[in-house]
Amino acid sequence: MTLRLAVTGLKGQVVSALIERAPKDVEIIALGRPQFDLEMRTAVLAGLRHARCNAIINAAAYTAVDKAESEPDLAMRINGEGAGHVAEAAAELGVPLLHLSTDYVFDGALGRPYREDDPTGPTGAYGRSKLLGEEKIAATHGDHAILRTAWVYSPYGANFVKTMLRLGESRDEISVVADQLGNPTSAIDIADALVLIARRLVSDNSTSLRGIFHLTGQGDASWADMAEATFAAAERYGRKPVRVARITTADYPTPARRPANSRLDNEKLAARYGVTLPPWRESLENCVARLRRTP
Ligand SMILES: NC(=O)C1=CN([C@@H]2O[C@H](COP(=O)(O)OP(=O)(O)OC[C@H]3O[C@@H](n4cnc5c(N)ncnc54)[C@H](OP(=O)(O)O)[C@@H]3O)[C@@H](O)[C@H]2O)C=CC1
Ligand SMILES: Cc1cn([C@H]2C[C@H](O)[C@@H](COP(=O)(O)OP(=O)(O)O[C@H]3O[C@@H](C)C(=O)[C@@H](O)[C@H]3O)O2)c(=O)[nH]c1=O
Ligand SMILES: [Mg+2]
Repeated sequence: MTLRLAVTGLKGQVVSALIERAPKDVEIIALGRPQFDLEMRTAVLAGLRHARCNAIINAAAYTAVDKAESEPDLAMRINGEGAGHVAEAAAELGVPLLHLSTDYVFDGALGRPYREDDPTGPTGAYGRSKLLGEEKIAATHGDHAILRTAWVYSPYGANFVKTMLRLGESRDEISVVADQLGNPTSAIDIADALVLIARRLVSDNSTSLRGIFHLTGQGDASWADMAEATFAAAERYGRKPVRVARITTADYPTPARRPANSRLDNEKLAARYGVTLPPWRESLENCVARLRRTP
């Protein structure tokens, strides 16, 4: 049987990766603006009804972390209320909802990787809006898997790896914060995991497959580590060397405060689903290789 997955967003990193990676028996129905806007409850309900899907993946979001500080209400409407509208549709249609959330729901003060049931405490408007989305979903539709991922990069959309490669074209050295720790995660790897998780949710109604799960690349990094690995890989594909100056958060002021430690423990996903993503350096190498092949 063909699995029909309705995905929110048209050009985002995760939706693009899903379109690329979907196996033959999986159909991706991408829904996005202007026709399908998460802010518009009736459009969300109508669009998802029309999709005739077996499961819904909510991959659209307001993702501009710094900008969210100056338009927090918009972030709340899209990431909070909007996620609630998608959950309402999933409940009405009786299909499982896979929802992407973020490491930025945590404050970053913990001295170990965060587990799913550790207390949240977002430090910025984006994180608060994503936390509201989680809460709306949990309150609206029990048949859900909330996948918290982090530091997403890919050949698609806008992300840190592409920013580094762009900046590196005109500079020999780039200053990058070395005191924020997290887990770089490839959107391609997320897409593969989402397809697997969707199949399980559709065919197995066990409660152990429902709830919140952490889904990130294996291994920890600072943003400076990630930048160094990006430039090292780019050099192997013929680019000039770029040095990374390791700086502190205090040296790089931004509108949003970001968690110092937002590493996520993936043990629950491994135990319940048997899913583990590849080590981040391997997937990053693949991404840089692809970016270097395209002009
Ligand atoms: N990027 C990251 O580092 C991380 C992302 N996540 C989460 O993963 C998910 C996927 O992220 P990613 O693929 O990187 O996101 P992107 O920023 O690449 O894409 C976001 C998508 O959402 C769409 N969108 C934004 N607002 C609306 C709206 N009101 N109605 C409909 N569509 C809208 C955008 O469409 P348009 O083209 O119209 O703007 C775009 O297609 C999100 O939930 C995000 O919060 C979690 C952790 C890290
Ligand atoms: C561009 C740049 C950034 N930085 C710092 C700023 C910041 O602390 C860190 C990352 O910056 P970015 O703005 O690229 O990343 P940011 O927008 O914080 O990325 C986040 O996006 C949202 C959507 C998420 O959900 C998170 O998991 C995370 O991926 O690197 C430097 O130190 N030097 C630089 O040249
Ligand atoms: Mg950003």
